[in-house]
Amino acid sequence: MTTNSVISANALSVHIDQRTILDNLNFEVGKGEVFALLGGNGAGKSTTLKTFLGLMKPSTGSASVMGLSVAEHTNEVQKSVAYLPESVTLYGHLSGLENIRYFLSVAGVDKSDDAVFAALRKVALQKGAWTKALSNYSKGMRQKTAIALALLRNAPVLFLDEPTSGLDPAAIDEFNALVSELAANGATIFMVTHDVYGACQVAHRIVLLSNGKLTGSFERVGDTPIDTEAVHAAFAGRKA
Ligand SMILES: Nc1ncnc2c1ncn2[C@@H]1O[C@H](COP(=O)(O)OP(=O)(O)OP(=O)(O)O)[C@@H](O)[C@H]1O
Repeated sequence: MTTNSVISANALSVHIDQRTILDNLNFEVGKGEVFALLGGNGAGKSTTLKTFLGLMKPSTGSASVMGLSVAEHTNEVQKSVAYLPESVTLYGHLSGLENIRYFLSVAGVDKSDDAVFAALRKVALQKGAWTKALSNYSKGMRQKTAIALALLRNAPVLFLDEPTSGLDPAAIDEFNALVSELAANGATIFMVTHDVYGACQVAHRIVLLSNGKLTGSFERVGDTPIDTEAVHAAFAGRKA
């Protein structure tokens, strides 16, 4: 592990019913990095995410977060990570504000109203929506609420599952800007996605996953986004 490595996979393999689902994954994600694991259907993205969230155990090797093996220190790791599932699991009958207050109390985090309002302003959720039932929110608005919650929990590590699927282009841009800002403020962000364009816009590093194996890696140089065409070509298995 390098000194600033926050997330690491070390010879991580998962076998289910004698099938190899993840095959000897090795990677490290540094503090403040936006890391995207890109793969097609059935590549093993969800399985990777589940092992980092402590919902599945590696068959061999390990998944670590902040230097702790997730399988051995599941509760401790779960306290320091925030997870945004593809469909945000907040309560539809409660408002954005009520959801945040409820989930903060479940997490044992005490925050003032001012802090909660500041987080909602930061994610740019329209003020008129704060007290409306979440069932009236768009997917983008639900994600903003979930990110505000993650901000208030001060989670240093965020795991995002297909964060831009179902968002319109303006919402994708807003979401990417927020993710970049969180990372610039020191959060470490791990996302799984099959969205080449979205990953190129926001990620510092993209790693390709295919049939449970890592097959390529692309790194951002300076402020220039990773080249979409090169990633797309590698993803599709051809030369750029
Ligand atoms: N509990 C399980 N039992 C058997 N096979 C499984 C199980 N979980 C996952 N798999 C298999 O492992 C492979 C990887 O699945 P995984 O859900 O991790 O892929 P994914 O990249 O997230 O795909 P998608 O983009 O379609 O969600 C698939 O072939 C899937 O059928």
